[in-house]
Amino acid sequence: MNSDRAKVQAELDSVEAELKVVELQLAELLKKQARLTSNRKQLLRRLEKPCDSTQPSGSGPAMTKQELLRYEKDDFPWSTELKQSLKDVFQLSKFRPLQLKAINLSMSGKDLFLVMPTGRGKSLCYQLPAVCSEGFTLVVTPLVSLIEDQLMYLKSIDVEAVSLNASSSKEHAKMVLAEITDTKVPFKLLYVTPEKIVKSKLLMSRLEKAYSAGRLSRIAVDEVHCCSQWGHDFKPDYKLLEILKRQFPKVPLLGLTATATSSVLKDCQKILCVPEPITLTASFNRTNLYYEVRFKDSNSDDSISDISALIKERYKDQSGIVYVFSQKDAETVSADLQKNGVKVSPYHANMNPEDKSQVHRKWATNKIQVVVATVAFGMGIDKADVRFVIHHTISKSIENYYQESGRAGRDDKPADCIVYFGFNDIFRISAMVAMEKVGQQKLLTMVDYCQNVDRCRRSVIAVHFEEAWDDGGCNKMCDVCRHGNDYITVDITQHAKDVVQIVELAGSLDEKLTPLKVTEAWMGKGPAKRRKMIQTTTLSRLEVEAIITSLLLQGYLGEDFSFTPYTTYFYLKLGGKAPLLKNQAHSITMKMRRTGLDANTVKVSQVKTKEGKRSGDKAANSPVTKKIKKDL
Ligand SMILES: Nc1ncnc2c1ncn2[C@@H]1O[C@H](COP(=O)(O)OP(=O)(O)OP(=O)(O)O)[C@@H](O)[C@H]1O
Ligand SMILES: [Mg+2]
Ligand SMILES: [Zn+2]
Repeated sequence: MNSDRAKVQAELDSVEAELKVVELQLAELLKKQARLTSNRKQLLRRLEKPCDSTQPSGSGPAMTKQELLRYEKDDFPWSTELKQSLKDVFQLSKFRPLQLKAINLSMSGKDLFLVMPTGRGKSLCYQLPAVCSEGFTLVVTPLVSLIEDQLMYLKSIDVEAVSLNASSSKEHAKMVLAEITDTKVPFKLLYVTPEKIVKSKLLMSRLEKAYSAGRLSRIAVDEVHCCSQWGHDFKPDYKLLEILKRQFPKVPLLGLTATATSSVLKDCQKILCVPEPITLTASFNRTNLYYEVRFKDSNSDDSISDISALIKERYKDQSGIVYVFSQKDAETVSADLQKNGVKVSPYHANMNPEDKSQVHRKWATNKIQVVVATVAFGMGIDKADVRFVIHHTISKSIENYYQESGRAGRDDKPADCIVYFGFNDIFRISAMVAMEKVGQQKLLTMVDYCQNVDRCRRSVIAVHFEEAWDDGGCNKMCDVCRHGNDYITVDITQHAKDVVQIVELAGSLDEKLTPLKVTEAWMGKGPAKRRKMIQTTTLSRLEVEAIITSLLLQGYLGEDFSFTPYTTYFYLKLGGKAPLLKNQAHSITMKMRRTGLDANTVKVSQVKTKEGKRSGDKAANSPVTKKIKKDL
């Protein structure tokens, strides 16, 4: 009787385990269904409104594509003056894509959101209308340094502009506040930081007077994505800018950003109380930029000598930026590069303002070749001839990467964007973004961009920004396209089981393992007691790290944190999909670049399917390549 019960119990356990697997599969299928449905919707929409994906798209409530076309013309009452001022004041010969349309829409009094890649010339879209309109334009900008750059530029072309911000002197503020209500306002643009709008009642009351007198002609909110917590650069004061439309409902508002997904934009519209703006989105494809990912080997990180060689040889006498993770890294990487004979200076938020602007100036005037910077060297960096942006550490999201790397090649000439991808860096950043809403999710999109070997890097960026992508749009201007089909699909099911077993075992012993500990345990470096209970591997460190990263990306492993007042610790735990491994029929694959795979690796990794032919390109740079190749 008892043994009967035990048998039934065992069967019940097995059925329950199987049910759990089915539930997970169902959840997976539902996710897939949602993805496909949304994909189908997008494709249907494209069929209904055929448009060239590389062309800017426009959308708006009461405006059809046909009507929008009208704004690309130059027969408006203001057109002659626009053309004249473009040449005489801004000393530019022609508009870049989307500028004229945006300017005409704004001149017609429409609320507008303009999404245009970094460095494409968004500022002109409010500066030129400001010059060609009565009254003045209010420009909200997040940083004082950005305001200073703009004022300097406008002064150089004789456009009157003033600013109010935390560093304005009392006398200056008094003068500007008085001028706002002058019947003949002596400036065309008033730059303010959002906290001024939110905190200065006096400024608001002056603006209201100017508004009633019809002299507040336009409002521009630069870096508008800062409104949304879903964006990559949320700034709390931006969230309170609803006051602008509430107090000045008749003034056209222009929101500008280089990076915003449609959901971030929707959020911004809601926050700013702009119910039905027209949205113009320029293509994200920067055709002159070459994108490449190189792998950092945790065993022998020679990224510094690699970067030094690049700068001294390939980029000899050319200007560039090396982005690093932390202030400390800025100092050490800068010192290391200097030792290797490269003219560099560090730049980070903790430096005093004079030192920062000195570095910026020296770099802008080519007295130093490279700035080794944290993200503090960011908004407003507008040097046209930056030939390379190298990331010594990955960015915390694709948005950040796009923006940071986008500082290269603003003059439309070829430039390189290279990122060094290291396993340990994932977790350094992970710990940093642990408190951010969707921080982890965004980081994984960046990791996916780096780990990817089979999709054009441009297509990954385009898909991220919800832009329809045409595969011919890269022209071999990324390392993946250059390598062609030089990758293989590897079955990693058994590896996944081994790794999951290590994490599971730790869990049952109430132990938490850092990614480094999991790596070492799997490579047989842990305590002897554990070694006996797990399946260790002979794969190389780089392969082990690539597989663990892939398991993290695919949801077989997950992330866990613990916080102390001083630091955040990062551990690996079982991911939501780990139970699927109990199903014998379940298999997991990952794609790896083939060049550099040695015979042994292929055997151990159980190649399942082979795709494509060896391209013959020896400059491969693969997660399974033992050493980073010097692709000079
Ligand atoms: N029509 C044009 N022709 C040539 N150069 C232009 C044109 N419009 C703008 N520029 C130049 O492009 C550079 C970048 O412009 P701007 O600073 O407005 O970029 P942005 O889109 O605001 O970028 P970010 O997102 O980094 O702020 C400037 O040096 C500007 O003078
Ligand atoms: Mg700008
Ligand atoms: Zn490509």
